[in-house]
This record gives sequence, C-alpha cells and structure tokens, in this order.
Amino acid sequence: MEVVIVPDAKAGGELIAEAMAELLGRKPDALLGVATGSTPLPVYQALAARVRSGAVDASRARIAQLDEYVGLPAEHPESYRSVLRREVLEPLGLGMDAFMGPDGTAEDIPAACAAYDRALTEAGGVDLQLLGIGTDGHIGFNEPCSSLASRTRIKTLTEQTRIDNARFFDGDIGQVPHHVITQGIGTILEARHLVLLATGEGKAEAVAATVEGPVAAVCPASALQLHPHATVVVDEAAASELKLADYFRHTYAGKPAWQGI
Ligand SMILES: N[C@@H]1[C@@H](O)[C@H](O)[C@@H](COP(=O)(O)O)O[C@@H]1O
Repeated sequence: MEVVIVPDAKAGGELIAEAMAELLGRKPDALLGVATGSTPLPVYQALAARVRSGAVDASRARIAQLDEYVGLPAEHPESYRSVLRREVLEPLGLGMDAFMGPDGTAEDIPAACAAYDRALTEAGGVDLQLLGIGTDGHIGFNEPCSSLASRTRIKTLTEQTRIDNARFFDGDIGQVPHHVITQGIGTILEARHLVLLATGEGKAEAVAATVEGPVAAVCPASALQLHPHATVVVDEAAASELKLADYFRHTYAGKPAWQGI
C-alpha cells in the first residue's frame, strides 16, 4: 500500500485526477469506479477541468457506481445515481449510457445485486476505483464487520453513518434510508487500482486503522492492505494519527515522477 500525504484536499484531487487522466490516455474506455460523499468532489472538479481544457479526452470513459440507497427513486436528488450524474457524468460531458450502477428500487434486491456484480465482470472489471472512507472505516457502505470477501449486497447503515449523511437530507436523519446496496469488499478488491482519498481530522483515526492497523473486518478499509495496487491519499489532518507519516513522506518524495501513483 502506498500512502501519499498531500498539503490539502485540492492537491489530493489534482493528484488523483492526474492518475485518471493518465489511465484514460492509455485506455480511453477505462471503467472508472466512483464514490459519493464530499471528499471525492475535488477529484471530479480537477478531472472535469482537464476535460474542458482539452488535456483529457473522457468521451469514451465509463463510470461505475459503488453504492446506492435502497428505496430512493433514481430521480431523488440524493440518490447516488443522481449525485453521480450531477457531480461526475455531466461535468465530464458523459450521458447515462456511460453509467452502470445497482438499482436501489428493484423489487428483488438480491437479484439486482447479483446482476450488478455480473455486469461489472462483463464490462471487463473496474480499472480504477476511487474510495472515500467513513468515520468508522467503512468503504462504499460496507459497515464495520462486513465480510472481507463480501459481494454486492444489501446492508443496514449504522446510526453513525446515518447521522453523518443527514447533512445531505436537510439535516434530518429521519429522511436517511436505513438500507443500502453496496459493492462488497471482495467486489471492490477486484478493481485493478484502488485509490482511497481521506481529508480532515475527522478521518484521522479511521485512516490510521486502515493503514497501520491489522487487516480486520471491524475496519473494512483495512482490506486495502490485501490489494496489490492500493494508494491512500491523505491531507495533513487525515494523516495526523499515522505513526509512519515521516516514512511515507520520505518514500513518496524519493519516487520518480513518471511512476505516478
Ligand atoms: N457511501 C459513502 C461512502 O462511499 C463515503 O466514502 C462516505 C464518506 O463521505 P464523505 O467523503 O462525505 O466524508 O460517505 C458515504 O457513506
């Protein structure tokens, strides 16, 4: 696992957008796995800016969703499908034909989950999966004690995650769904490159457990330690609990620029 400590969220966004740009340069129809939440927004903004300036051609990019609320109609402004249309697809100039995601309103949720796992495989697999992290160490919506081998399935949100996400629902926890569909940890680990971005002090403990703790289902993000190409990008605040911060700084500073992340 590589840990890159950047000065701030904007720098993190630029670094990851550059990795996506490089990927699209060598594989124009790359399948980009994207996450919701506030953390990844600087990545999407930086990538969209490169597309607008002509530095990147994203016209053949494909976008795969990580997780979704169960029961919110697709057109609800806070369904993750709507969020990704607004924050990722439209800014990149992509239509919904470039998008794949699980159906949170399906009558048969287990069948919809299995269909999504199959669709990801049939699409050739995710090339680069961008992840955020919950304050409890969740990735996607894989809450603590999720199986590290899990596939896409329905999960129940913890109270803490519903409190954290209430800000997207007028601060009203009553509006935050209890159930979600999420790519499983086993599904996520099949992506070719995992890039986790964490910013702010609120994520420092979860980041330390992810990077320096044991691989344990109680911290789902620690499963990244099992992946051959995982990059954790953190700002100074999110890095503040890392015991090996100086080592990570030193290693990254000595890395040849052509290697990217
Ligand atoms: N399902 C999403 C996660 O994918 C995201 O990583 C997390 C953190 O969000 P934020 O980046 O806003 O802190 O929120 C939600 O729970």
